Amino acid sequence: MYDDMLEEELNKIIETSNNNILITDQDGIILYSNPKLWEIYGMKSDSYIGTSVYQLESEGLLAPSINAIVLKEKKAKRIMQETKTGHVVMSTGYPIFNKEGHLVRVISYGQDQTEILQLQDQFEQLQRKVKGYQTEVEDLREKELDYHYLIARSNETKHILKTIHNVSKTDATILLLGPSGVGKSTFARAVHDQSNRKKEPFIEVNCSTIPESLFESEIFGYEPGSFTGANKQGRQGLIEQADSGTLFLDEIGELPLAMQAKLLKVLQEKKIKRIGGKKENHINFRLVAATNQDLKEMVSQGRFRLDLFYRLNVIPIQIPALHERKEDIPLLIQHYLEKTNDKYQKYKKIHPSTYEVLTHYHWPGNIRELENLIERLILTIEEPIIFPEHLPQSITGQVDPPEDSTFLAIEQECEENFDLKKTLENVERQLIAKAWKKCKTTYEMAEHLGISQPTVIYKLKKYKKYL
Ligand SMILES: Nc1ncnc2c1ncn2[C@@H]1O[C@H](COP(=O)(O)OP(=O)(O)OP(=O)(O)O)[C@@H](O)[C@H]1O
Repeated sequence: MYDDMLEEELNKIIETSNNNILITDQDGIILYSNPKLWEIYGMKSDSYIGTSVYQLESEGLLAPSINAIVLKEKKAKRIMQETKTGHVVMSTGYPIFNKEGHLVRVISYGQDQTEILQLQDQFEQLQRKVKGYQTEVEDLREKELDYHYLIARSNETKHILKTIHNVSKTDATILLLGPSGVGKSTFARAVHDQSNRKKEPFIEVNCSTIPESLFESEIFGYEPGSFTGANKQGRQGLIEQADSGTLFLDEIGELPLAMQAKLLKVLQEKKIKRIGGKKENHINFRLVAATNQDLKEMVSQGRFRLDLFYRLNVIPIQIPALHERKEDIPLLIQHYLEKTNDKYQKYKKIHPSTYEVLTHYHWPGNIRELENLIERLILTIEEPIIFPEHLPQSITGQVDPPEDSTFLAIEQECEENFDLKKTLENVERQLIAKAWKKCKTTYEMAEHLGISQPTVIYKLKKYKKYL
């Protein structure tokens, strides 16, 4: 009675199991199979009881039969099968031996893997898509780097960006040369951002701001207790912090001579020893250096080591002063106008004639000076449009009027304005203002401008507030 119940329960479990089950005897004759097997293998019903698995194999219903394999090899086996109905099944077969060691049964069960494989396939497709999107985002970021925050209208700046693009993926040392405020630090960052090290640290060291007494400990780091006043735990130096990334040594001309020798050793050996340390650690960084000094001249004066100069001067990039690449100026003005308006929630505009004056100013402080001036004008000028009259005397007094300034003004005016009357008035106003500055009398002005003296009087009245 108890055995009957147990058999019934076992039968129910096998019948309703989600695994397909097939039991054969020692000759491969089917003794039992469950509904899941019929479904997956495309069999009609349990009419296969008594049929041999070899026959089902020849009919292509079980191809191959795991029970037949186990019968042949007399040990447990696992195989993957694709059924007639398109299911992928992982089948496992176990041999059952009697007391005498004869194989009397083979029990096999299989798990339908179709859904899992489909999910795996979908997952892999998604992964490929995500990878594609990742590459796209990285490409966009790189484009953003090239064309967004770096303004480059002039051929000179475009050429610098191209050089940076070409060399940034290598590990070659770059030496950025040029006066203060031209963008050396900005270009150093661009080198790092476009290099294969972009996800690693970018460590910027301004050699002119670290006192000589602290230089060695800052740059090379120190071990615990190596000198009085040192941090108890010791400290990692800036070179070590740049490991795997980029070390940017700004104002390298300010590096004390003793430090120059030590830096040279690090560059040659690619190893670093902290102050008070015994061990030398391998270090892997890309060096970008910058200076506004004439290093060759410093070498001849004995203030800069020749061997270090050669080590640094692998790819020298000269960045011209802003007045040597005037085409960048209007775009830079526009860039900083938008940036500062956004920052302070202002809506100021700059009149084309102001653009013209600023384009022909000498900019001794280069882009940094331009950036500061725009911010100052936006914050201090109350009128909504900034005219040349609003510029400080230090600027208007240093503008060299170019030959083609009138044409430039007209060109600029036309780019901004399609209103013919207004454009003509603006250009007229600029010409009157110029003649007013240049000539001593209204008669002289009339002659200069090719109009009558009363017309000059009339125009002067009209544009009085701009003169
Ligand atoms: N091509 C450019 N487009 C937009 N802004 C720029 C560009 N080049 C430089 N700048 C901006 O100009 C300012 C000065 O640049 P940066 O500090 O890089 O100059 P620098 O040559 O390193 O100056 P210094 O020699 O004084 O350290 C920064 O605010 C920087 O963002």
